[in-house]
Amino acid sequence: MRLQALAAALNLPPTDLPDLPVRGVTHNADWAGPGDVFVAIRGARFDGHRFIEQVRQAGAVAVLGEGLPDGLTSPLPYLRVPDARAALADAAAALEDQPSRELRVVGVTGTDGKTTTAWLTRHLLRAAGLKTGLLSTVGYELPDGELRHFPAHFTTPEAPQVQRTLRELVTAGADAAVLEASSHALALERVRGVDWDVAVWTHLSREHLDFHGTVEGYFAEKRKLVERARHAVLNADDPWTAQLTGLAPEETTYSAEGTQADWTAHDIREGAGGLDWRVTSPLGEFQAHLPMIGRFNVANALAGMAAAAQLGATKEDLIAGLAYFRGVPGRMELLPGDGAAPRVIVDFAHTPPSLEKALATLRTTTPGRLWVLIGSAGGPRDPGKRAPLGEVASRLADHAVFTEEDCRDTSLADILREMERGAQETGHENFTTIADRAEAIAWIIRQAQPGDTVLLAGKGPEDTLERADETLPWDEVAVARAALAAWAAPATP
Ligand SMILES: CC(=O)N[C@H]1[C@@H](OP(=O)(O)OP(=O)(O)OC[C@H]2O[C@@H](n3ccc(=O)[nH]c3=O)[C@H](O)[C@@H]2O)O[C@H](CO)[C@@H](O)[C@@H]1O[C@H](C)C(=O)N[C@@H](C)C(=O)N[C@H](CCC(=O)O)C(=O)O
Ligand SMILES: Nc1ncnc2c1ncn2[C@@H]1O[C@H](COP(=O)(O)OP(=O)(O)OP(=O)(O)O)[C@@H](O)[C@H]1O
Repeated sequence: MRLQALAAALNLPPTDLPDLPVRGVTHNADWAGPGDVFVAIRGARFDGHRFIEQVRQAGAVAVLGEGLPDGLTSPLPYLRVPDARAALADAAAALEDQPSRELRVVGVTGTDGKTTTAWLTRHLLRAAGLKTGLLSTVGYELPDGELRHFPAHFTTPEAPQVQRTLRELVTAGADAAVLEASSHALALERVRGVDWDVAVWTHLSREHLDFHGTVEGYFAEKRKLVERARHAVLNADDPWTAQLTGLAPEETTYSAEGTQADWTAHDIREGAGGLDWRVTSPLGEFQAHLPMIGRFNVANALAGMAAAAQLGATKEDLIAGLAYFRGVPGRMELLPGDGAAPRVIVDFAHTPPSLEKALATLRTTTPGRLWVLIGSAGGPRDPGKRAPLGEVASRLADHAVFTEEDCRDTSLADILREMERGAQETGHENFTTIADRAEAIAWIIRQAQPGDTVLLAGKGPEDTLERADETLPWDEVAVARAALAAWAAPATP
């Protein structure tokens, strides 16, 4: 694309700008390269205009911004726009030639449940034969199923990355894409220019008020997704839904709590192997089995089913798809098993409240003993949580194993001592300390018996284990699977 065409795509009046070829667009001066247009954003911390000289040296060809600060001149052609973040998104969509128009796009928003619902929806769409990509907190996935990561950790990255990923999906032959849309993304225009087919609403509760100011402000940002979609999938159990009804041209509702809705759940049973319930839906009544833990996942599954059905999934696709859903990597991920061995779960809970929640959830479906393996990271971040982690683990599990978790430059022995102190100070001695994580996993799984649950907490889907002098490649699920395969007649510690 050339600069004049880009200006026209942004509805800017014609100017006498040099008509240079444009390679890409970015808001980050460090990412600017030859042929790029740099969008100078006035952020909460920096004014992007101060990086114009840096991007010129990197080879950028023009700058877009809301106006040069007093006294600053631009050595590059400067295009004035009313809203820099909107211009960033519009330019990114134009440069990638509006990829979302070539895909069926499902957006998922809400305070909790976005990642799970997005993964479930992409899984059900694949079960229905649609080549589907995914953009979520855990990473992004092309239809080949390989999980990739953006350089910075985002639920929804900035518009150029969103649009580039959508173009990659089109190039890879995808039919559909599922995107998590955070409230920050909607407020900061990261998903402007995405053509939404379906908007899925999970639920809203107070969060991120530091950024949005009020819960109404938070809601107003999230509401944009519903306003922009052709079809809304709304949670009838969420009081905020009353204010969303009628915003999209079409809508479907769902309820896991007995509210009247198009998709409803009845006779919900929570067992060690997952959730079972009866579904009533526009596709008819059927029995569903989902190998996931946590009753709230019934609502996420109803939302995912309603969205997938909107894109053509049949009742049979949904029943079969739910039954072999593997969960979200590293989030209460249930390792396959048949009840003849202990149940093993990998979860990224690494704070005292999240560990507490995970153990409480697992306790309700554990007929035998509950085991937990947990470490605490080194470095300056939150050393104060080590003792509380030890306390929570020993209080809520029958037996805890304390082990390494990215100790980095902090003494592992000191970390483990702190965790032990947390347990002992509250009168608990039901723990074992094994410094080497792989050995600790092998040990804890060897001890457990059928009917027991083993929670491997803290690492989740992370792919490295950091020690003082080395960084190991890490795959907690693979280590646990190997230990389960070697599982033999158990012994009690
Ligand atoms: C609160 C928030 O979302 N802030 C975003 C906002 O930051 P900001 O307004 O402070 O921007 P800034 O740092 O002042 O920079 C202004 C401009 O100068 C540029 N700059 C700045 C410094 C520099 O050296 N070079 C440079 O080019 C920046 O790229 C930017 O374009 O704009 C930046 C770039 O446009 C974002 O990177 C930044 O996200 C920060 C890193 C962030 O942590 N965001 C989190 C809270 C977030 O978005 N989370 C949600 C999920 C939330 C949830 O549901 O849990 C998500 O979607 O991931
Ligand atoms: N439908 C739901 N209603 C209430 N709580 C939920 C729901 N789904 C998930 N949760 C809770 O929120 C936690 C995070 O779930 P999930 O990762 O799917 O949410 P998220 O909105 O994507 O959050 P994040 O962006 O932090 O990953 C779960 O472990 C569970 O405790």
